[in-house]
Amino acid sequence: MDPQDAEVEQAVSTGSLPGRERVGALVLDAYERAKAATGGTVAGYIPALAGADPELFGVSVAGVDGRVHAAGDAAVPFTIQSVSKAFVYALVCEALGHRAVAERVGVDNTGLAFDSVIAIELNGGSPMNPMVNAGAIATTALVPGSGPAGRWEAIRAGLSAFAGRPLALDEEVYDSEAATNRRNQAIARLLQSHGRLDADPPAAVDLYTRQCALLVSARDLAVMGATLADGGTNPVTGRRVVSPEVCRDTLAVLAANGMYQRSGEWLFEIGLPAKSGVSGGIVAVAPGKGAIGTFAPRLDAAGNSVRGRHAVAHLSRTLGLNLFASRVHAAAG
Ligand SMILES: NC(=O)CC[C@H](N)C(=O)O
Repeated sequence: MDPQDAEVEQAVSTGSLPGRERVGALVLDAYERAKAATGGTVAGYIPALAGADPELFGVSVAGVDGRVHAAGDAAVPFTIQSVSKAFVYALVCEALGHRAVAERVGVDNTGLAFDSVIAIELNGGSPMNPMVNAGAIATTALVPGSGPAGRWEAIRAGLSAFAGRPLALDEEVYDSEAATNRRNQAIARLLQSHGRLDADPPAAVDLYTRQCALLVSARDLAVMGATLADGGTNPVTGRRVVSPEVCRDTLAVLAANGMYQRSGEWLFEIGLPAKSGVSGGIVAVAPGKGAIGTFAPRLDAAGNSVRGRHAVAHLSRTLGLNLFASRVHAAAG
């Protein structure tokens, strides 16, 4: 066996990432290979996102030891969009507990697109899970705080604690989505009509639209994910954000729903809980080891970043992160 493969094999069996140099080389390798993927299209339904540079591409890995690796455009800011759903869900679980949020929002996949209306009707008014728009709006409506400003501050401060630095709002993207998000407005009204929304629908959608417009980088996503991998303590700042139980619950929900109707295929091929967003971000988490953050705006039909998927697949394989694999596998199959 190649000595470098032996190092990864050794790391996998001890439940950690390989050494710094090896991880750095594999991040660069994943970046170079995934850059060759040119499929997919930039999301156009939010006007301010339609003009994103399709060539941007960044990859980052953060370990639970606090080491962060990056390649390409890993420091370029973009709006977090649906990746926020994972972290707002964790904050709400921390505040309200395992049972209350599961009963209110659910944990099962819809098998339908992230902005599906019919999924609500087919399921008796249930928002189904916190990773689709209906469930995310219902989850955001549960964020505690005094008034809209207090709840917004709780979300901004909570996501900043995950990232380990203060996150700012992209006013242009927020304004653009707030002016055009009639479908999300309709979803919130529909949930209300079924008695499944704990807030005024326009207020809940406004808060959700704001959380989606927070600016992050691929590096931030890696650190945010590594906080979930580390049982809720940010490995860079050393600050506790949520409990280990909340991380466990959040990662289970990500595994089932984080990549929408493609979550099963993603788990089958890549084997990690992950969350994607329509601006092109992906966070993938290896519990107890670390996380991968990627950014590349071109998306597949389900709304998942094409280059991001390639990069995460490669890193999952070469770092031996697949949760279902008992040893490192060189290729799919
Ligand atoms: N998939 C996504 O990233 C969707 C987020 C976006 N803000 C929306 O609600 O449509």
